[in-house]
Amino acid sequence: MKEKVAIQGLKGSFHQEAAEKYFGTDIEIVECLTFQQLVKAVSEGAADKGIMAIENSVAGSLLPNYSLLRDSDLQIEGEIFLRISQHLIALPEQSINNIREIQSHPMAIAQCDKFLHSLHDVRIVSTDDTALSARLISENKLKGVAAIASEKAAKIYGLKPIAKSIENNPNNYTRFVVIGKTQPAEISEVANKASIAFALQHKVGSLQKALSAFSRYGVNLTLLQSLPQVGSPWEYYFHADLVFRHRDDFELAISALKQNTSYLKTFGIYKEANINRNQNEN
Ligand SMILES: O=C(O)C(=O)C[C@]1(C(=O)O)C=C[C@@H](O)C=C1
Repeated sequence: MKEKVAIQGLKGSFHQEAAEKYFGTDIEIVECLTFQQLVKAVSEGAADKGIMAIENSVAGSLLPNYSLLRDSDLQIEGEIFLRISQHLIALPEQSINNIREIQSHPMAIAQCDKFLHSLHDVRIVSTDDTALSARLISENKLKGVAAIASEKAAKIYGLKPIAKSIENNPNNYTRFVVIGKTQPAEISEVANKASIAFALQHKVGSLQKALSAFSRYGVNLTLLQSLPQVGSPWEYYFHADLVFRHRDDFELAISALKQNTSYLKTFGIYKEANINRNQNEN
């Protein structure tokens, strides 16, 4: 039986591309319109695994996804980077001069805001997904409307690119995490990266002490993201990604960190992906 992989969005979305790059094309895609539905699909067994965008090199982090992971029992078992090339796509007879409305996922809109600011009299509309925007234009034959989406979405939904590679910077990458209910044993043998969240007491130097636990054991911090603790104004969760050489170094750093934290959760220990060569190709 094919592995069921939940994605946020429809076929033709960047999540589908990431899922196929990580698992190969012989999978069953479970389309979820929201990230909440994606977490539910994996938690309740409607899908075996999920692929979730977590940060983008131009537009920044998808902040609500950190909280979704923190509140779930799911494990991160891998990651994948995808080069994101955004195109403005519309019905075949349209040109940029006809366009009065542009629809897309908010992260895609943020990645292209320089291009969008250069346009006049165009309404920008946020939708759930790049591919959904393309499908709606195609199904409803919407003239004067374009979507920001991939070349693949243009092909699937019979649309034409009217402006190509409109992202602010060509170094536009999205990092996706691979989530599941349990951590596969074979992954922990090759693991050199972990995603954690911690909270600290409001004391002078507590963040500095926490960070020094990492440097003491040669653990490299590749991400530090603070998020509000809802219900405790001005208190924060710190989400961190850590890269280590030996599992023992990570364990020692975590033991040292624990001495100062009021909350600590490990989301998963997995193999770091290379931005050009992804995990399964290593
Ligand atoms: O709308 C899509 O195609 C998605 O897969 C979503 C998403 C995101 O959530 O960041 C994924 C990658 C791109 O950075 C833009 C949008």
